[in-house]
Amino acid sequence: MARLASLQALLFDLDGVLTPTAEVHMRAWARLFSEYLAGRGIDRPYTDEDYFTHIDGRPRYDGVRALLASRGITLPEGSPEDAPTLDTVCGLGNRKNRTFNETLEEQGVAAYPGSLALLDAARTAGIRMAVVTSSRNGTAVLAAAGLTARFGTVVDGLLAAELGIAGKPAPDTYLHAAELLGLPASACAVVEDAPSGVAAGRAGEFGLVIGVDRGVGAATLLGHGADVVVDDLAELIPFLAAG
Ligand SMILES: O=P(O)(O)OC[C@H]1O[C@@H](O)[C@H](O)[C@@H](O)[C@@H]1O
Repeated sequence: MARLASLQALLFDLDGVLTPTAEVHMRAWARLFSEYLAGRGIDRPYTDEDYFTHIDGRPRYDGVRALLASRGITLPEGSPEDAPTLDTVCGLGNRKNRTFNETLEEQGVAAYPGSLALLDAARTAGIRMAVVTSSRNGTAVLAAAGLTARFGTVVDGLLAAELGIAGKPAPDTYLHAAELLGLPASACAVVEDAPSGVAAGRAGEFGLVIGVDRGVGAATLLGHGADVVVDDLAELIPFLAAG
């Protein structure tokens, strides 16, 4: 963790790192796949373990494809414009997205207090910051949490799709953010709650890969390549270099 003081930027995942929206995603996926698998008569029901292994942190349609593959199901890809009623990879992903957006609208979202404290301390210390999220809802979640003005650099699922950049666990979205900041990966820390996200940080040879355990377990995050695991981002504040 002492290495943190020598780094110039923090690259944050969003859902589950800055905002508690990983939980909202997780429940929306559970609803989609519990209903879908039961409807197809598949006797291995969807579990939280499926979420962490196949879906957590990955781009929307990659998650759908991976979960279906785990049950030996192949569906036509369709397109991102597919109606949520269609049984295509994109249709199923959009069905889950409808649930996600309904919950977001009903409940709103507030950033984790510890994450806000770290953002404040990092700003004071002159550390550059960016958000790197697989989510196509990244901008909406940042806005709903009142975080938009804090980040000049955001790489989200829409930008990655537009530029043809591979999603997590590939390191490419994080590497793109470092490039936008004009920094080498070795000068940046990646902050992630998902196994696929820490794997992306490790694959990109970032200066430090910080896991935050929001439920998957410290051992899993360490096993996927985290250098260190915390329970709350405020734990990082004492390790920032003085500004
Ligand atoms: O469907 P969206 O909003 O594009 O999100 C894709 C993924 O984004 C990630 O940030 C979440 O960890 C996943 O749970 C989610 O599935």
